[in-house]
Amino acid sequence: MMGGVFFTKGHGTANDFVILPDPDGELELTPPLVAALCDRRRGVGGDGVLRVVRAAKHPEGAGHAADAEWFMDYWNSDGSIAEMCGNGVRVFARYLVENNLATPAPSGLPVATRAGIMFAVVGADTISVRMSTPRVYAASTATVGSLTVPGIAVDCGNPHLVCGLHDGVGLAALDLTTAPLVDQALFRAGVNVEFVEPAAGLDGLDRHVRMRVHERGSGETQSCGTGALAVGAVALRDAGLTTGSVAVDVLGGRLVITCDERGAWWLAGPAVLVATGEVDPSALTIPPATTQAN
Ligand SMILES: N[C@@H](CCC[C@H](N)C(=O)O)C(=O)O
Repeated sequence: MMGGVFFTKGHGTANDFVILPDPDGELELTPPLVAALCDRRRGVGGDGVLRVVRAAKHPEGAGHAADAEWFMDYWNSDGSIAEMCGNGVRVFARYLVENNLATPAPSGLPVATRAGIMFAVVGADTISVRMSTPRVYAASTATVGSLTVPGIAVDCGNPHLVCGLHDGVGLAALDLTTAPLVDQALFRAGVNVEFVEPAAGLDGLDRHVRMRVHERGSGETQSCGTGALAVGAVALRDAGLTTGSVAVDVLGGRLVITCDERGAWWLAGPAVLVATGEVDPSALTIPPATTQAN
C-alpha cells in the first residue's frame, strides 16, 4: 500500500476514536478525510479523530508548547473541529503512555487542547483528567419530538445543554437519531445535549444519574466526558454541594465526576486501546467537502 495512514483505535466508555500519530504535524487532515475515516461501514469507524501532534508543531498548540509536549487535535466524525473532548483526553493519554511518548507523572500528564491544558493521571484501568472548571450560565430548552425539556447551559470548554427528565418520561423513550431542537441564538456554534434521569444511590458517591447524549458533530454517542462533567456540575449545584462526586452512567459504562476540596474538577473512567493498523486513503469513500479544512 502506498502512502498508508497509521492509526490506533481506542475508546473511553465506548466513545470511540481513530487515533492518528502525527508528531511533526505533517498529515493533511481535512474534514472529508476525517468523515471517511470515521465512517462505520466504509472506514475505520469512530465518533471522532484524535491527531497526536507535538504542541510546537500545531498552530493551535504552539502557545502551550512550554507546558505540554503534546496537543490533542480533536475532530468530530462529521469533520468539524471541537475545542475539547474529555474521553478523548483519557484515550489520548493512554496512547501516549502505551507508546512511550510520555511518562505518567503523579501530578498528571499535561495534554494541550483548544480549551487549554488538561492533566491526565494514568492508572492501570482508570484515567482521571483534571478538567477546566465548568461554567453554568443560562436556562434554555431542548425539544425531542413532541417533548420539550428545560435545561441549563454549561460551558466545559465546549458547549453543553443539560436537560433533566421529569413527569414519568425516561431516557429510554427518547429518539436521539436526529439532533434535539435548541435555541440557535444561544448556541450559535451548536451544542452537545445531555438528557439526565436519577439513579439509585451508590455508596461513597454524592449523586448517581444516568445520561444519554446527542453530540454536536457526531450524533448520539455511547458516552461524552465533557457532557458528564456538565451533568456532574449541575447535579452538585442542584444538591447545594460545592464539592463531591457524581457517578454518571452512560450507555457505554460509568464515568465519575469529582469536584475536590481545592475546587479542581475531575473526570474519571476507563480508557482502552483496541487495535492498530494502516489505512489506504485511496480506498476510503471521501465525501464532498462541506466545511473548511483547519
Ligand atoms: N465526546 C467528547 C466531546 C466531543 C466534542 C463534542 N462533540 C463537541 O463538538 O463539542 C467528550 O468526551 O467530551
